[in-house]
Amino acid sequence: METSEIIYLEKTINELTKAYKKLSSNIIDQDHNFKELQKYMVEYKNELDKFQVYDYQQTLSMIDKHGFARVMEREQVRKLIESPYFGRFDFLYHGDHPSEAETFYIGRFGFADEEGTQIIYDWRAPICNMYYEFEIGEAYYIAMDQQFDGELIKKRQIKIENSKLQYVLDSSLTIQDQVLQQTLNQHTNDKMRTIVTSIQREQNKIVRNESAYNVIIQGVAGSGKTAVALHRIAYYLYKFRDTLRAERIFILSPNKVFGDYISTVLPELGEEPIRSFTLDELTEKLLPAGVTFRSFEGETKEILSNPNGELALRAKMKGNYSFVQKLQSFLFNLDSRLLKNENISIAGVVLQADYLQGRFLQYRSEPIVTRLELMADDIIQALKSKWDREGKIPNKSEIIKRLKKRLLFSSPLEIYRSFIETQGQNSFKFSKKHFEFNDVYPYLFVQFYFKGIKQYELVQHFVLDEMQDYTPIQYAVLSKVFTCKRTIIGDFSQAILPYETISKEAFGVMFNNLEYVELTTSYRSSYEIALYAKKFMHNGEIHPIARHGEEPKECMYLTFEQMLKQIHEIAMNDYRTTAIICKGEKDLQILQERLNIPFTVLDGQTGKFETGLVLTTIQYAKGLEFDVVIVPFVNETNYRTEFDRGLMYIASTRAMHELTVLVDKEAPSPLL
Ligand SMILES: Nc1ncnc2c1ncn2[C@@H]1O[C@H](COP(=O)(O)OP(=O)(O)OP(=O)(O)O)[C@@H](O)[C@H]1O
Repeated sequence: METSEIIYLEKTINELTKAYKKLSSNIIDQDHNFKELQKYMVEYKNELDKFQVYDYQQTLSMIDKHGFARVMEREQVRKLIESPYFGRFDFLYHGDHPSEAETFYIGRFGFADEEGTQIIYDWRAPICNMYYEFEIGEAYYIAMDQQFDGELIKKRQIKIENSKLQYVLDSSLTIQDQVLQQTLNQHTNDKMRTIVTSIQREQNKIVRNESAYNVIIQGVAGSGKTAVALHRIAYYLYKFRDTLRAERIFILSPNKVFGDYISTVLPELGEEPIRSFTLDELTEKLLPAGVTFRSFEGETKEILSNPNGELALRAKMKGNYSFVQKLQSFLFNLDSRLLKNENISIAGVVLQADYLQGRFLQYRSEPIVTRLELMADDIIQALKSKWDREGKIPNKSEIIKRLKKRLLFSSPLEIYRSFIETQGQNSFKFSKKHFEFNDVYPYLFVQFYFKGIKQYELVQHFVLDEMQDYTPIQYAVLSKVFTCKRTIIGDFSQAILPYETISKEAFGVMFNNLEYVELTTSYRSSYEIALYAKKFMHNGEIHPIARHGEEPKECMYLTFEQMLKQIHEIAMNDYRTTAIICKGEKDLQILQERLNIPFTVLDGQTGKFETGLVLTTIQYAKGLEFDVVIVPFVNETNYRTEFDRGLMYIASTRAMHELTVLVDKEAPSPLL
């Protein structure tokens, strides 16, 4: 190993250790000051006036805040002592002499010594873009709106563990190769890991993209979409640290356990954790108080168990973009008849129907309730100009009340009902106080039209995972609720609903300033598993990474007992995580009763991602990954249709290292 690297590491660790000690003594001092002041306040409680108490309290809170920041800083330094950096590159600025090439070490966080010399550069620093973006040769970076050209003359991957240099690899190519292979070969953890050391070029482009208002990432299973979205957040928090706050980022995730699974990535990157919400949690906040709804999760479960049932049909007709168009045009047409075409006489002055209609349409971009308010202002003005008698002009709220009485429908619910009835009697099932999920978002769209909707104005960035499970009408509402920048990720091949939902085309129509990116390399599964899964993919490309492992197995069984035995055998392995992924609830319950080894069930109630043996269904395994995956009950009933093919794709791509499909010998799935 090069001595220069050993020396640099020693120097770095020295500086870091110094900084660690300094921070520690600073923290102790702060703590001491805090306690002293607190003691003083208690002792002299009776002698301090309220202004002094206030002053001291402010000081205490400042010490506390300061102390907290120091603790966070020390934690970063501690992590850096373990592994200060993972790469190095040497850059020669154009015009400089070759001996003047500058060396940069890149790490999870930046670090400068006491003199202010930057010893480690944060991976998100502008200059570090070159590490991910360029190979040896011509390169440039942009900082403070200025482009700096030059040549990358060295690029190294460095592994440091427990402050010890493990290896140094010169890479002439991209960051592919051994390091990535090694990372991917590892067994799963109970939480998602950061990928800073091996972010690939196409991923890096998305992480650092600042131009698009809406970024849509379509990526094959295991292409790192979720990882990329989280690193993008970390990048934004770094780049826009003066204005962007972690608590103002909103992640909409498919289920609770997924939220837990991704929860450590940002803290690992030195950022505050970001709580994610499920669609059900968000929906509860959007609907008026007292209105309940069947959960998205519950409804999806039922639709999956009966894809041709009535519920599925009701949901299906509201799933595609043409439904949004129908509702939009219904509301557009309603505009010209919602306010009855009648004159109104207020305080003896007759307001002509034409005039009222004109005002009503003039404010078309506003919700109905706001329109009436604006009209009331206009009417008061008009009345004032015509007022020639003694007496009082009615006040605004009285006028609004009069106008409201002239509305054909008096609530969003009435409007929605009249619309949905035009779609056929079997198209809906709701009461005043309770909705099926498939009616919730169309209703909220009407609510927006009628009186507006709760907007998350403080949210600065909106992230949505598993985009293919959302329908255009849901996007139409969500885009009104979250008007900030958005990162939307998913895979059209991993649809969990058996009908058309959002499509690339619909995104194009519904969102302006949109950048659509595709990721086709799969990093999660071994080459053999990814290739096997490819046959279940509807369309599109999947490029497996060349990390080899065992061929997936299709094991036949004749009886349930035989299948159970196979499961037991496979589950006894040395990996950290094994998942038995059933198609639906029914199969899960059968196994739950009959499995004879310790396992945990992962479903809608699960809030924590557990290692060990997990029994789950495709619906809940989405987005997650396991070392070993077993897909049981692969028979002609379960896996038959084109939709089932997609489910097989989801299930098999959850596997990183081993995949076994248990096939009913007498009635095998025709999809195999
Ligand atoms: N550049 C990379 N370096 C190392 N590991 C990576 C890289 N990109 C992705 N991975 C790993 O690949 C796995 C899949 O990533 P992730 O879950 O983000 O993919 P996804 O596209 O969201 O998958 P899915 O759609 O199947 O849920 C993770 O273990 C992630 O850490």
